[in-house]
Amino acid sequence: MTPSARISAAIEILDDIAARRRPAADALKDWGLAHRYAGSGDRAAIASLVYDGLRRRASAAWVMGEETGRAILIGMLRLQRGLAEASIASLFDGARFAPPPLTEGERRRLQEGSLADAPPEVAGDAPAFVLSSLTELFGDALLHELRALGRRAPLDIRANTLKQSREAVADVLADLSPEPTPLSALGLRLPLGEDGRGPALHVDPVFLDGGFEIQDEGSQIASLLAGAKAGETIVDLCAGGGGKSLALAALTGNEARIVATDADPRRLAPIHERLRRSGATVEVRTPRGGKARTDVLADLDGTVDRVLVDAPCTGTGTWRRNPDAKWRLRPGSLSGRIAEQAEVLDRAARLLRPGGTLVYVTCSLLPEENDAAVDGLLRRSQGAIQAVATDLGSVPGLADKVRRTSRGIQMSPALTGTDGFYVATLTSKSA
Ligand SMILES: C[S@@+](CC[C@H](N)C(=O)[O-])C[C@H]1O[C@@H](n2cnc3c(N)ncnc32)[C@H](O)[C@@H]1O
Repeated sequence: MTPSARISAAIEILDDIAARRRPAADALKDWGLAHRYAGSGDRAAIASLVYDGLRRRASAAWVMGEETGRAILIGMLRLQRGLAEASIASLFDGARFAPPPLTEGERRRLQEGSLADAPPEVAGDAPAFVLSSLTELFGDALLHELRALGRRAPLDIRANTLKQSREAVADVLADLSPEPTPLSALGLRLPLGEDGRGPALHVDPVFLDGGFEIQDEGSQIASLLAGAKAGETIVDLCAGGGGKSLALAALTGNEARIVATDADPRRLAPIHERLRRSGATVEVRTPRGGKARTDVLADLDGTVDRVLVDAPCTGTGTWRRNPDAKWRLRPGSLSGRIAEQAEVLDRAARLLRPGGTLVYVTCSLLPEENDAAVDGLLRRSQGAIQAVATDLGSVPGLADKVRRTSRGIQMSPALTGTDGFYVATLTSKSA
């Protein structure tokens, strides 16, 4: 496909996403099924155009004065990809499969349109209803932070030190030009192609042999900050596909008893294959029996040294990776996540032995899901649980970069170059 034909496809898909209010991944998949002639390079380039369009949906529409797929794509090429009017015009040339030529009005918008008078939710491309929460966190740095959240995420991997050192993984992946991640001592960052596509790591022999995992540096740092130690009993209460369980097993050299579970058996399912690959020793407890299921952790109540709660959240910290999610976020989903967070925190607290540690993690930037969730647990525990400072010593350089909040620490793309992770540490009162 020509670059212009890819743009026509991206416009069609953006219109489909808006008209049917459907997830971008579904719209891209359907387009691919209906256009089987498009090769993998075409699909990747089209997906990249669509996701960049979603990253700049509000600001591009503001500059172009319209909210159509076409206007968003044109505005994005200017704002996100920095193309000059002439280059955009050469792509919109009206040839076969290309979008129709730029109109006079569109040319004028490209020359004169500006974000100077745009409100922050438009200039920063964020849903308006979370703006006051984000301002509470970021203050004057709001726009700078939102802009960083609108850029593409890097591709990070974590060396699985149960099998290979970071240096050894860097050596075998040398042709992909990996660089050490700035903060995590376990991570490598791989450059992306111009279309935003990374190398096909899932089929790399080193990956298949468990030498590394694909994991954002922020998630690696959250695992390091969990403070897991050999000999401890550790519960990963919201283990999902096991990203952090695997990291904890590697960090303790397989010398801790790690119990992983998740309320959703489907989310947990991939962990088995990942454990086989990585050589990590983790006890997986899968809830069974639908709604009437029994508590798979009941025998551990009051005995656990450390509980990691990688809580369900709105994922506002991962907008770089998933720009679609920001426009799909609704007040109702935020309140739903807040209720779930209270539930998992209460469950985690019951697991702790006296003097045990609870590490609360989200990939959200909203104080309602972070400090306020911790405050809620402290209140409900009536003094049985206390907040302590998170020890940042395991990540040299982190202390100078993170934002400290009243109960924890906050990472963000602008501050730490990672996804927006929040980490707080709590302890249960000693007997
Ligand atoms: C952020 S994801 C976990 C990601 C995972 N820890 C990782 O590193 O790959 C949050 C998980 O919490 C789970 N969850 C939601 N409510 C829960 C509950 N009450 N108890 C346990 N897990 C829950 C969700 O199913 C989801 O898999």
